[in-house]
Amino acid sequence: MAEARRVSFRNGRFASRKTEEAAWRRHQAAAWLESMVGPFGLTHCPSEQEFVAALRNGIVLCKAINKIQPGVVPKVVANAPCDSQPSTAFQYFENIRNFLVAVQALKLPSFEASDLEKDNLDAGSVGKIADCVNSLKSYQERKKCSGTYGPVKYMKSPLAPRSAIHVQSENVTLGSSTPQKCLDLTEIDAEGQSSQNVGPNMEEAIGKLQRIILDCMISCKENLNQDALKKDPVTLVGTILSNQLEKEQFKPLLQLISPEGAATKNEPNQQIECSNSQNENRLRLLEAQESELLELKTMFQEVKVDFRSLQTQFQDDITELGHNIQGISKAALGYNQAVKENRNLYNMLQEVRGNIRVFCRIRPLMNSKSISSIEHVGNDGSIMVCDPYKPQTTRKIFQFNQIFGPTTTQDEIYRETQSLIRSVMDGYNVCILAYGQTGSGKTHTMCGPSGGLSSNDLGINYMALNDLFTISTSREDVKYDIRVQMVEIYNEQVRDLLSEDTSSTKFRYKVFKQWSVQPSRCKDVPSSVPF
Ligand SMILES: Nc1ncnc2c1ncn2[C@@H]1O[C@H](COP(=O)(O)OP(=O)(O)OP(=O)(O)O)[C@@H](O)[C@H]1O
Repeated sequence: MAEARRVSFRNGRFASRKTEEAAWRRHQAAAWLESMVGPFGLTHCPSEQEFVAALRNGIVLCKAINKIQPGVVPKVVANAPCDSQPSTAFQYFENIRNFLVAVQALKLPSFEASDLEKDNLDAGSVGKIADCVNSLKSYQERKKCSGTYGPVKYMKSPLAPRSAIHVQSENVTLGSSTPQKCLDLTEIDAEGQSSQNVGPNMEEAIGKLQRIILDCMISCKENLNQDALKKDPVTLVGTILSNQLEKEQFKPLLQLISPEGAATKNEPNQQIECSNSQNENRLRLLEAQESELLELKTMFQEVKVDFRSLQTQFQDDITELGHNIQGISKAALGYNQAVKENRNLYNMLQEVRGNIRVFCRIRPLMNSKSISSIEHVGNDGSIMVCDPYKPQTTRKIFQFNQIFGPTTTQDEIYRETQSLIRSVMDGYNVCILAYGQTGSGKTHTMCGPSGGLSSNDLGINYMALNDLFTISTSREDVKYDIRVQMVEIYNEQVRDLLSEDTSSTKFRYKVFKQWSVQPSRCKDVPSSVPF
């Protein structure tokens, strides 16, 4: 995330610098064109659109190149006066075409005519136009400096794409002398003013110089002694000139040739200023890149340190996690052993309590006029019954594991049975059997008075199934499969109570050794949802 932000920031800065650089090139080109042809309606810092729109008719470009190389574009189609017919786009295109021919003849970077016609400008084409104009500027400066139309080194932005500069020929080379060292004697008249006419002035100045030296030598020859004549010619001329040039009539000449003189100051200094400003721009660019590099280096170091600290932290966490897992696995092992022991103890207890337990539930009297046959219920599970009409002869005592009175609830009955349900889940076989004569309350106890429709008075069957599902859900390490069969045995007929086909619900039961109903005829219903 941080890296992406850094890359985006860097790209943003680079793009912004590139835009500034392009704007600077346009500004240079526009300023130079204005200096050549006068104001032509362009702002100081023109946008790409403004720049191209101002040059689109080619008039400014043709005028500028004609100033440098008079007559190189012989016919320039100018803006038509208001009252006459306006010039066509084709005529303007002629201007551009002629200008480009002239530029190519000068072996300067060029651009495509279509670059000026595009509605959707791209930075590359506008940059090419600006580069072309700036190369003309350099050419003109060069020409001013050397007084010739020699080869030129044109300006190019360091950020401009290489393709934007269209080098016409390998022959384009640097001049042998640098502009700063040139001494242009021809541009200064006697008052030290600049002149556009270079060639004739140069010849005139050399002629003057020759005449002066000649005059000096003639005037001095009488005064020369034999020692002076023995000197070499260069020293001799130097001596003569140093003596004579102090005189008043030679001062303009001294001013003319002196490196400190105004004549040598103006134009070369302009070139130096121009070159200095370019160098300053490049220096600023370099400094910016250098500071960006330093910034990147610092960021890289920070990321490296962060990465190392994260690596160490990660290793510590892994080690700690390993210790924790070891502890947990030990605890889990101990827990499993404890659970296993607990189950064994529990089932042993069930066996101690008796594998077969018989409970007696006394049904309440259905009729208030009825007389109870129960005479006594003991705390040890004994019960004494008799025929109320013949109590002396019919008294009998029975012994049970537990006796539940007529007011005992369904929950109290189930609580005594519940411990066996857990043994089922541990793999023990359990059977809960209700036995008694008709109307004694077997269905009431096993299914509940509502037959499972109400959750208030559920019988043992439903409550046992609920516990089976609860325990199977809580034991995640064991997968239980719970199935249900429900049959009725009546008058020696077995009826499958869960069969949907009522015609075939009855079948004769087959008694095996274990007293089980033949399973093939009975339907297993898989149960997956608790009641
Ligand atoms: N503990 C009890 N409390 C209240 N009513 C009871 C109780 N036990 C049985 N009854 C009632 O006695 C009647 C007969 O009970 P039930 O149908 O359960 O007997 P049964 O043994 O299933 O009879 P059968 O063998 O004929 O099916 C029912 O109306 C039932 O509501």
